[in-house]
Parts: sequence; structure tokens; C-alpha cells
Amino acid sequence: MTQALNIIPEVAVSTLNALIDLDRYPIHDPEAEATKALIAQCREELDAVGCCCIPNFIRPESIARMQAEIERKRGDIYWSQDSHNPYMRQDDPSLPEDHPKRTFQRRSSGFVNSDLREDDSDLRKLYDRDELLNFVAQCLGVTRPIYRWADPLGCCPYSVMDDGNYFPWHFDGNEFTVSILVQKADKGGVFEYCPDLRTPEDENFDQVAKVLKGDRGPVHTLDLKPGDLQIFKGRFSMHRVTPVEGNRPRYIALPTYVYDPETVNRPERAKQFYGRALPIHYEREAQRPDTLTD
Ligand SMILES: O=C(O)CCC(=O)C(=O)O
Ligand SMILES: [Fe+2]
Repeated sequence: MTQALNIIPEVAVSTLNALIDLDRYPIHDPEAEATKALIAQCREELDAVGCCCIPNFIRPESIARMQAEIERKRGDIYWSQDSHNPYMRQDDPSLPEDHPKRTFQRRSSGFVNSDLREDDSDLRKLYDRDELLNFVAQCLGVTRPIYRWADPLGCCPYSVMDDGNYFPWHFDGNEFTVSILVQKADKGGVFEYCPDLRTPEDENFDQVAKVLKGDRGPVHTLDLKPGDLQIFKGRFSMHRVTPVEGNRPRYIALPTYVYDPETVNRPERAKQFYGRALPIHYEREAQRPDTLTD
């Protein structure tokens, strides 16, 4: 049987359909009118507010399997309590005290690192799919190809926040992040972000400093719901998660994408977030995606 290259075998579609609601969002078929309209809407939202949200993108059964996976992995979660600036870099005493590089906030949160996901993890299956990668690239309207991230710990983890945990303002080491809430906290755990606060050419330290001091001007908040899919530009849009309160923890899946398939987190950041740095983090430390502080 011959098959046109752009036609995906039925079995592959049904595997994807167990994860994504393809009836409503047929992203496996980029030529479908519904897909084109969805991409256009996401691009509009990303241009307007630096983030797009697709409601009920992931099927509830898949979210339930992710939630169960996180619960099974709770004993392996790396919990950390560190103080860090938005760049996950060391203090620089040569700068004025109110410089963002010198502004440290306390973080406490946990990760099910990417390498801990189970072999048949729904999140692993989702991240491996080129249909999702191509869809995210189309929504972002990037003019260069993007790739799944090479970072073995940070490429697609679950972030876990229990009662009292807080994830302060920061920029990511990767350009783009998709977020899929798996479980909402009783209270708090709100995702806040400042769209395009910096560019690869301009750190915009003045505005970053203002937000760190409490300026709410550029701050947007997202009401995340389990199963919705968000795409945001974490390397350029400073973001945080407000403190979680109550008995029900907040779980979120974080697939990431980058321009340069070779780069990984700096060892410093890998240690702060994911508890350890691997040989690859040291080997590739000099390979940065841009000249930003990080
Ligand atoms: O939990 C979230 O919504 C975002 C987490 C985050 O910013 C990160 O892991 O870098
Ligand atoms: Fe982040």
C-alpha cells in the first residue's frame, strides 16, 4: 500500500486521539479548516497578550492518567528551597542593590524531572509527537524551525506545588513552554506573566526591577484549568506562580521547545530546579541560545 507522506497512519492518529481531543482540535490534519482557524486564533492571542489558551485540549482520561503518574512518583520528587534572582545566577555585588540580578526571592516547589516519567507516560507520548511540535510552531508563527529541548531533566517535567509552595518571578532557559494543568490547587497557584518583557537584544532591567518591586502594570494572570493547553514564551516573558494554599497540590505538565536543539540549561539552573547537573549540562555550558543573562 502506498501512502502520501503527509498522511498519518490510522493507528498513530488513534494513539494521539487518546491524548488530545482531535474531534474538536484536529491538529493531525494541518489542512483542516478547523486547524487553520485554531492556529490563526492562537497566533492572534499570542500577538495580543503573549500567551494563548486552548480549552479542554487534552482529554480528561489522559489528565487522569497523568495525575496518577505524578502520585506514583511522589516519592521521587526533587523538592527544593532556594533563593534566586529571575535568571538563576549568582549575586553580583558590583551592581546596585536594587538591580534585578541582586533581587532574590525564595522558592519552594518540586519537580517530577523529565527522566523520571514512566515509559508509557501520557506526557512522554504527547511530547514525542511531531504533530504537537508542528502545531506549536504554527501557533507561535516562528520563522525558524523549533525543536524539542535536549535538556534531559527540564525538557518536559511535571511541576508540583504543595501547600505553602511558591515559584517566584523568573525567565526560563528555553524559549517556549506549553503548560497543561493536571490538578488545580484548592487556592492560589495562579500563573502570572509579563508578555515579552525582554528580547534577545534587550534585557529591559528597569522594567524587570519594577515588576520585582510590585508594579502590576505589565502583569497578566491566567485562570488555568485542567486539560487546557497554554503556549507562552518563557524566555522572554517573566513569570511566576503565586503561593499554593490548601490540601490539594497543584500539578502541571511543562513540555518545552527551543530554537537550538543542542542547548541545555546551565548547570547552575539544572541544580536549582531539578536537583542535579548531568555531564551534558557541563559539556554544553558554553553553548547558549543567546547572550541574555539567562
Ligand atoms: O508551574 C507553572 O505554571 C510554571 C512553572 C515554571 O515557570 C517553570 O517550571 O519554569
Ligand atoms: Fe518558568
